[in-house]
Amino acid sequence: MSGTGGTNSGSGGNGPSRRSGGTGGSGNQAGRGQGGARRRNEQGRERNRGGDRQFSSAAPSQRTRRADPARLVAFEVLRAVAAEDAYANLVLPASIRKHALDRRDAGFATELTYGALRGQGTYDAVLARCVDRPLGQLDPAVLDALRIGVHQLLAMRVPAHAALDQTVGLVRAVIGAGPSSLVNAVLRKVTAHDLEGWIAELVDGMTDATAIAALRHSHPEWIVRALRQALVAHGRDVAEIDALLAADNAAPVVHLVALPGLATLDDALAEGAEPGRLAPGSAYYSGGDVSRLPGVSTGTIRVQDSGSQLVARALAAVDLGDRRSDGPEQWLDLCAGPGGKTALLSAIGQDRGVHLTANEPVPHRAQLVRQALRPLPADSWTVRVGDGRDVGREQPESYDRVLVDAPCTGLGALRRRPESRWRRQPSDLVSLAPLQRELLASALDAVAPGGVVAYVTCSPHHAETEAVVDDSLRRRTGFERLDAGAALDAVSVGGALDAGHGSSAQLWPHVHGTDAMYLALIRRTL
Ligand SMILES: C[S@@+](CC[C@H](N)C(=O)[O-])C[C@H]1O[C@@H](n2cnc3c(N)ncnc32)[C@H](O)[C@@H]1O
Repeated sequence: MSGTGGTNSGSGGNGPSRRSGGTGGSGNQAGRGQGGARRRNEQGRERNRGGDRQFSSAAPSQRTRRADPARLVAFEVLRAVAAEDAYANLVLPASIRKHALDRRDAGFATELTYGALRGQGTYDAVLARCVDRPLGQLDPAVLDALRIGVHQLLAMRVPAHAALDQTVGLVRAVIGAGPSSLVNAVLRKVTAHDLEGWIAELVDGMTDATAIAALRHSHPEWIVRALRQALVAHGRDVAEIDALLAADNAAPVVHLVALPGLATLDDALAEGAEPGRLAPGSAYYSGGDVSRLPGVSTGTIRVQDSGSQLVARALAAVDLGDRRSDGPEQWLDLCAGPGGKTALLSAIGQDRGVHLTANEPVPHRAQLVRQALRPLPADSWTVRVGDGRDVGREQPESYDRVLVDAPCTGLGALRRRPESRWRRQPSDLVSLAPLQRELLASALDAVAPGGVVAYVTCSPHHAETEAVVDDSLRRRTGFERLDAGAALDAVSVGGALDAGHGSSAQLWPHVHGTDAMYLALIRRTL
């Protein structure tokens, strides 16, 4: 499992470390020593492991009673995720602000938070060997603190004594003195092995490849099974599963897109962004706070995964040679919130005089769509707040291009949503299936003769991709599937994405460095 926590929220920084010594806490805490500096680097990692297996001789009760703010942030976020069903990527920035972390500590807190959440499966297996009772019998807050401790010990370059002292200090400060001895004793046991050593011990005697991969890469077994099936279904080697799962545990690089006709990436490139290797007009940025880049605050440069950019561009680029009408094209984005693909589509459509209708049923998400569209001329788009399932009946055969970016499990974007792999259940597939079919049916009703529908998910799961498209077309005549892989190639920078040929295309984190976006293109012929 990778030790990268990573962030799209842009922590990092280039200035000198502003603190030294201490017990591994963050710099805005009093009581730092001066010598033996242990600093957080630009990614927020603590370094200088000198004496890393030396533990404090002080009893837990005599050690620090203060919680290091960076670790406190990680703890707060893990608690909110577990107890309030919160999303880490939403809670984390607020907690970082609340505790006024500087860039380095924010980077440390981000890595700790995301790493502890992603690694939870492996870490709980380690903890189960070190705790003298079932983990379910521990106070959930203590368990979260232990996970934070394990991630520091096994996957971050935090000296062991600092990881121990600071985690025990956190527990004393925010949970109470009682559990600190237990946490101290358990984390000492964890230091018996490094991560590889623990994994070797845990998988010893196991024979089931799915279970081993799940444990090694900290994924639920049902997701490993589904991803293996998806690889095979798309003609890839099942042995890629390890690379795919490992990619889910790595921090995604921030991808940017300059909205065509409204911005260029020149300033971002001057600030250290690299030209995107897959999508035209895109860039990769790992230089920290992306909001300080010109264009990002005005919305003409947007953070958007290259996979999302490519599927939107592929839909816009399909040749509509059989289109019946002569006027400007009408486009529909049926599931638009929060508006990432909507903004790109609208920008692409400007020089063709396109009018885009963006539909989203959730009012606050519809508002985000309006914000995303703000840089585009107001008479070139409409936001419809409603159920996409009604559009086909209300406006049959009305649109030339329709995007169905369907609500899905998001199994292709696990690296961005660190807690979602534990929250998602196989039953989600069952409950999403009718909605996905009804939305695609509505889109097929709404598309005009000669027009095209793009069915997209950020999941490679068969049940929400191929199965939906096959079922939806089985009872219809007058539709044909286009070669989605060729359509992606046609809009990509190198022209050879290897996303599959035949009826559908699938992008992969471990191959393309994108979310696992699925694309099917369907043309109405009659
Ligand atoms: C995968 S997201 C779309 C992401 C978006 N296309 C983008 O690029 O930013 C799916 C969206 O579908 C919306 N949705 C859920 N139920 C819907 C329905 N019945 N009709 C239309 N949209 C729906 C969700 O609220 C969510 O905003």
